[in-house]
Amino acid sequence: MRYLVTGGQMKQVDRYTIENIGIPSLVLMERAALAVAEEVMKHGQKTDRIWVLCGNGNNGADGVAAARMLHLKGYKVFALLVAGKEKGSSEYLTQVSIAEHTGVNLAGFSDLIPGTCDILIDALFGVGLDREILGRYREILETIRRCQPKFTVAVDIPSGIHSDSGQIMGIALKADITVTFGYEKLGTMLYPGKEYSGKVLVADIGFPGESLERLKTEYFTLDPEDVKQLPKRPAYSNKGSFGKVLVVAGSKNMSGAAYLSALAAYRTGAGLVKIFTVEENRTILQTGLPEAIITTYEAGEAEAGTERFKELLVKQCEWATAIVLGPGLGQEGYVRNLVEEVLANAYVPIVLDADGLGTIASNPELTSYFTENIIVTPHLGEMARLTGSAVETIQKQLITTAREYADRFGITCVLKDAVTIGALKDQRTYINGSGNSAMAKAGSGDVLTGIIAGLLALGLEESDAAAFGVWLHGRAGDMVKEKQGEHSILARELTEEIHSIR
Ligand SMILES: NC(=O)C1=CN([C@@H]2O[C@H](COP(=O)(O)OP(=O)(O)OC[C@H]3O[C@@H](n4cnc5c(N)ncnc54)[C@H](O)[C@@H]3O)[C@@H](O)[C@H]2O)[C@@H](O)CC1
Ligand SMILES: [K+]
Repeated sequence: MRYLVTGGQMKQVDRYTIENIGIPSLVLMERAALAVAEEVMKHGQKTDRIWVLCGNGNNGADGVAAARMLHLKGYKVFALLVAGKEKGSSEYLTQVSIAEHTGVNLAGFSDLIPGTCDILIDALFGVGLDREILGRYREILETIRRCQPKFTVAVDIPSGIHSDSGQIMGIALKADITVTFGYEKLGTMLYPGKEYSGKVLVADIGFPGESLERLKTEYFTLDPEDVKQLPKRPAYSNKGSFGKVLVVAGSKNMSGAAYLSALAAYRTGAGLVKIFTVEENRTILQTGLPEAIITTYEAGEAEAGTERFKELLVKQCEWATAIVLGPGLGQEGYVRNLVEEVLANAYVPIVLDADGLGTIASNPELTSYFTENIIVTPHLGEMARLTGSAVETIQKQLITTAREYADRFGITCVLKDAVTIGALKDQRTYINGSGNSAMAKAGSGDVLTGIIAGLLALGLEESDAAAFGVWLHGRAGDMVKEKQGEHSILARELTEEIHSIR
């Protein structure tokens, strides 16, 4: 698990380290600049023309220091000091003075433009960017973009990307590599910032762990080594040891969603999976997934809410360790009854998705059944219906939207987008870094519900099941993409990679 920070949190880490621990700001900066210079040396030649675009804050100061290091190593480097000294931070003024004493080429912007640049070090704005870039700074960034540097290294975060939201503050510079300090910022994990950041390298510049721990940061991501935290299968066990997943899914002519969800639950490790669906799906599901138990109902009895239907449903809910509710249920009249009965009668974790969420959106009174063991997994369109906000608005504030919805009901909310957010009921917020656009395909979400339910069945609590489930799902997608490229992935193939990750 890796913590992520907002710009504000990063500043607090800086301040605490400097003021309470006593590591001088310039010492941190020296290590930061060295990390940048080393990265540039890995990618550049001494004959390359290197420009360092420097603002007059501490991000610019990092840039001036990196320029000095490269200069002393014999690189052809120009530090472009585009902001006046008057409002410069004290570290900036110190770095400029050191640079003057060491003979670094210091240039004003107009001294070099038009010119050519092989490598650009972008140190105009870091986490201090707090408003739209306008006027002269905008012109500077536009001009730099026109110079088309062959390789760009961003210092801490690409200039123009907001460190909390990943949004472009008017204009931003795209980097091939971002060397960030201490902890990765939310802004390089979230689109469009993620795309602008290129490869993100986190440099350890000496912040002690307590500088972050005391903030109780709630943002985190998972990496491949974290898979070790998933429960192992004990040798002395039987199928009952691994939990039972009930998949309440599928409708007439819609059996695929139930199949994918059930298959994914099995592949993730559930001991038993039962599909509760309409009678019409019995044969096809029994043939497609003979490992699953199939129990069926008639749409008519569900619609009428007969005693037999209720009893049958209550029995299924009692049987289950975890429930998937919603994939492929459709929008027939009986679906509301079905969703209500499951929500009212289940005392185990429920992963609520797709038509289950659609039912909630059309019948908001059903949220009165929400308890802390509910995990909702909406995509942006579903979230828009649930909250009444526009998709475009949600997209710009994924974390806030997911967090607000989760907190409103005390549940876990997995908001699915290119970067999926898990607003966990334990107040942590998971930002997913696995997965790729090839997974934006029919059935992919059904697989995710099955994976999360499979993890719940293995005994993970809701927050961990949601975070690990999203990560595993994306990781499986990355592995399928590696094997067969990005166009031909089928949702069921995601389930075939789960074994190689775990
Ligand atoms: N000792 C420290 O504090 C360390 C700081 N570090 C660097 O310091 C950076 C943060 O430095 P600062 O807090 O000085 O801030 P920045 O250098 O990111 O920004 C400088 C100033 O630009 C101004 N500004 C913001 N948005 C603007 C806009 N749209 N148009 C024009 N001006 C704008 C703000 O007043 C801000 O203070 C980090 O990103 C990192 O690179 C690192 O050297 C690590 C150590
Ligand atoms: K920068």
